[in-house]
Order: sequence, then structure tokens, then C-alpha cells
Amino acid sequence: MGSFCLPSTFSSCIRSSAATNSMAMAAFLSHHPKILPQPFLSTTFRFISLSTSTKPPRKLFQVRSVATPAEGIAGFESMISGTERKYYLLGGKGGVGKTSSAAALAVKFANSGHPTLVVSTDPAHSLSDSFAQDLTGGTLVPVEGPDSPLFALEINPEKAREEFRTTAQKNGGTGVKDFMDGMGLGMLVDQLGELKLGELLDTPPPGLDEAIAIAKVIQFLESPEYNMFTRIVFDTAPTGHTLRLLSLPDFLDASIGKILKLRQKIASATSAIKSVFGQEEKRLDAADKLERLRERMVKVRELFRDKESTEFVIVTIPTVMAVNESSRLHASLKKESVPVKRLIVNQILPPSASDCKFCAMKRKDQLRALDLIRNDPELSSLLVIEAPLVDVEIRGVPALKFLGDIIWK
Ligand SMILES: Nc1ncnc2c1ncn2[C@@H]1O[C@H](COP(=O)(O)OP(=O)(O)OP(=O)(O)O)[C@@H](O)[C@H]1O
Repeated sequence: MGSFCLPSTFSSCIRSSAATNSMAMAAFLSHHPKILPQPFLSTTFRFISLSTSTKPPRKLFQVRSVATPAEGIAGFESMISGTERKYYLLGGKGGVGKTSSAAALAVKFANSGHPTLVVSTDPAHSLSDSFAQDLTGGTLVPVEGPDSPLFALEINPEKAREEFRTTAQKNGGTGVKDFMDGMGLGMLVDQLGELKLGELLDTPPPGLDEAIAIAKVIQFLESPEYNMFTRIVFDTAPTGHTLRLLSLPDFLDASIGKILKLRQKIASATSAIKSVFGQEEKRLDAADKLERLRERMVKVRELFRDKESTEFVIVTIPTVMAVNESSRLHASLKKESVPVKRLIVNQILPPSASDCKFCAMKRKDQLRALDLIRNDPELSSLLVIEAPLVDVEIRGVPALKFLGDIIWK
């Protein structure tokens, strides 16, 4: 079902969608009184009142969201069926609309009766901006507006790593060194230092921050207060990070393997000393913590690969560069066995009814990129969801509902 709009004006979309959802749009307008000039606002409201009459809206222009049928991939209905917990990860190139699509999906889930959690692990959070509510703080924050509970969680990946590092240092750093020095075994700790445990946390490999943040969320999700959530939506950091994140367990395996070997040496030395002097054996908690992180990362990776519970949705825009990047992303996700079914192609210019040359050129260019998608060996098997470019920023729950109703069908 499409809605009909004047050329590239969201305001006209507001008017046409008002026919189906005038309440939401009235609320949207009350949140955004400055979007439209005053005379336009009055026409808008006149339209809303007209929308209950039999007079049809002006159909100058059609804005459509087209879901190309891909074999065996069901629509939004399949995403809301069942009450067992499901995870949706939205990822793609920077600035293509990941946050908007993720927030719109979370609103739609909540409005479909699913208590939903939307999580951002992107260091440059924009969930607060997208919902036009303050969701910062690193804890669960209720989002006002949807019918069922919707909570947001913005995890600051750098802060998560910092917390991890501080605890690791407090428990394992100098305490262990002093103890081992006292035993004349400081040299072993120096060797541990050479394994760059500190450096690993000070200058982390790309993706480690987000890995720690996601591991933290997974840990949260195991606690009872999170039991209620049946849908979890992740707004992830741009492409590269997500990919590196998947290879982190292997990376940590390699680092931790070395650390654990040394730890064993130290443990046997200290237990010998302990048996002679009755000293208390101290643990290298930094290594312990890394090991636990690795275990959690393995869990995260398993979860990412579980077809029953998880889906990674790629978001892109119709440009050759973005399409090529999405193609590479899909290839890498496939290699990592992460289930992908849908591709959102966002910000598509509707066909112009005016003689705007720029719009016509731009649209031609976009159509070429759409063709590229159809012929791309990586992307052609996906369910392609085309979403239009609207003429104002999508902010606030009513606007997200508007976008969600276009994208998620
Ligand atoms: N279909 C659309 N029509 C108009 N504006 C849009 C559309 N989709 C997204 N935007 C706008 O584009 C900007 C970027 O969107 P968004 O923040 O969702 O992208 P992102 O991929 O999450 O970005 P980042 O990689 O920086 O996190 C925002 O201002 C958003 O309102």
C-alpha cells in the first residue's frame, strides 16, 4: 500500500498518511510545530479534517516502499510472530539510516505488542536524537509513546572498555605485581606485561569496544529484569566494526591463550610457595576477566549465527559506493554464517512530477544503483525494501511510526 505525496515534500506525506493515521500525525505536528510554515500547517490540519470526508487526496506523486519478493522470505508478520526472544541487528555504511530504521522497527515491535529493547553500541549514539528523548546514561530508559513497553539502552563502548580496564587493573594489575615481586617472581609479571595485556585495553583493536559493549548487553540480558523483552533491536556501529567484532573471539583466543600459559606457570610457582609459607594465593583477575570476556564473545558470536533467533538487516542507500559496501558486508556476514534476509534501500527519491533537472538526474543515478542491487550476486537473493527520502528529518515516535509503517511491512 503506497501513500501519495507532492514532489519530495514530507508535509504532503503527512497529509496523505493522515488519511490512515491522523492522530499520529497530529501528535507528530504538535512535536514539530516548526516543520511547516504556518499557512501550510493550516492546510495540513484542514486536510486532516478533510480526510474523514470522501474527498480523495491529490495523487500527484506516489511515494512507495517496495518490498521485492524474494523467495521464501516472509514480511513483517513473520518478524512479530511468536513470543520467544528475537534479535535484530541493523548495520551498514555510516549515515545511511541505520538508527532511523532500527528505531522505527523498535516502535513498530512495541506497537505490535512486543515489549522491546533498542540498544545502541555505536560510539556516536544517535538514538536520543532519533527518538527526540534523552536516552543517555548507559541504563534502561523508557521511551514514551508506543503502546507496549519500549526501552532504550545506549552503551558507551569506550566507557564499557574503561570500566573493564579499571576493574582488571584494580584486581590484577599492581596488586599481583607487588605480591609476585615480594616472592621474587616479578619477572614473570613483567613477561605478562610484555604480552601487552595493558596495551590491549589501552589501544584496543578496532571492534573491541563494541565487542565489550555487546558482551555487556548480553550479560544484562541474562538477568531477570530483562526477561520481559521479546524483541531486541541493535543499532550497530558502521560496517567495519561489526565485521571485526565477529572475528574477535579468535583474536582473544590467541591473546588469552598466551596469557593463560604464563598464568599457569605463575600459579604452580605460587602454590609451591604457598605450600611452604602458607601465603594466600592471589589470582590474576585481569586474565580471568579477559577469559570471561572471551567466553561471552563466543556466546555473542553463537547468538549472531542462530537463524532461529537472530537476523542481521543491512541498510544501504542507492549509490554505487554504498551498494558495493553492502555487497561486501553481505559476503562477510555469510562467511561468518550470520543470517541475513533483508536489505533496506533507504532515501530513494520519488519520481519527480516537476521538471527539476537535479531531481531527474539524481533519480536516474539511483535507479542505476537499484539495478546494480538486482544484478549483484550477493544482494539479489535478499528481500529488497525500498524506502523513500522524505523532506524532513525523522525524529520522535510519531515520525518513527510513520517511517516504520513504510519500511516494515
Ligand atoms: N528516509 C529518510 N528520509 C529522510 N531523511 C532520512 C531518512 N532516513 C534517514 N534520514 C536522516 O538521515 C540522517 C542519518 O540517519 P541515521 O542517523 O538513521 O543514519 P545512521 O546510518 O544511523 O548514521 P550513523 O552511521 O552516523 O550512525 C538523519 O538525520 C535521519 O533523520
